[in-house]
Amino acid sequence: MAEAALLLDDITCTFASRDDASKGYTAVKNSTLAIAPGEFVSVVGPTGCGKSTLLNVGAGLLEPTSGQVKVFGEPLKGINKRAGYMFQGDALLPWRSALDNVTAGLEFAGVPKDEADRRANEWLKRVGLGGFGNRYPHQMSGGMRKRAMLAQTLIRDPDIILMDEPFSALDIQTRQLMENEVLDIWMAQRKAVLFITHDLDEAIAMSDRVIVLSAGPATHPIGEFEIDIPRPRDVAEVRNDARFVELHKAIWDVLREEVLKGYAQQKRV
Ligand SMILES: Nc1ncnc2c1ncn2[C@@H]1O[C@H](COP(=O)(O)OP(=O)(O)OP(=O)(O)O)[C@@H](O)[C@H]1O
Repeated sequence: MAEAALLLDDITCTFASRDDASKGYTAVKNSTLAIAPGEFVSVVGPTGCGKSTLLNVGAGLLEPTSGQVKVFGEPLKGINKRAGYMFQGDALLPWRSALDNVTAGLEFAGVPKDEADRRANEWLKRVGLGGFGNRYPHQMSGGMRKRAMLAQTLIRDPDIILMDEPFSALDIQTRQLMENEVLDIWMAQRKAVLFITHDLDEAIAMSDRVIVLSAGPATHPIGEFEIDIPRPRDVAEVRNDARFVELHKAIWDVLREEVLKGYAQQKRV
């Protein structure tokens, strides 16, 4: 692979154990994961296995216990400034309008208000919120809030986009609309994407490559699948594609056992 946009190299993350601080819990162990510039990679794995931990390491929000992160070949120190993040929960500031939420990152970066507003209005249009810039988060539906968050993430034009189950709270129709919108934007801009999801269908429909993680502790990649389905794809229609069905079966064969292990572990906790 040419130089990776994001390389997680031999990452191990050990957290202090809740019950016994001297013991520690190794959530992720010796995990290596590389995303090429312009590549869309999804990571799937059982609940609690360490997906968010890996994403936080890539974002520079969590320092690994061992291993190294490289961003376009440069060792990462502190926050990953070339990445934009979109997390599961609501990240909008309730006291700011949609427009002012979208401009927030630019304002912190010192972009003049006029310029920030102009760019935010363009992004609001691109995500289907043209004309809704003056709405406050409580005046928007869950889908509208997600669109605003997407604009908020993309307006800074990050080279790497990190998404942690961004649409899991949405109903299936809104979710598919959002997924298609993300794919349209990604097709036009081709940024490196690391997409975390529980949903194997979503992972296959969106990605160039799907990486399967083992159940924890000591989570690591145990399978990697090229998604050789032509683009552009419609996330709803692609599910009927014969190759989609074949890939789904192959990945599920690897994932199934890990999901069962992960479930058994959660029941024990
Ligand atoms: N700061 C922390 N301190 C202690 N343990 C942690 C910390 N962060 C995560 N963990 C533990 O590490 C493991 C992996 O957590 P993580 O959130 O990365 O999993 P996940 O795969 O993203 O979960 P989910 O699928 O439920 O979103 C879990 O057992 C979690 O309890």
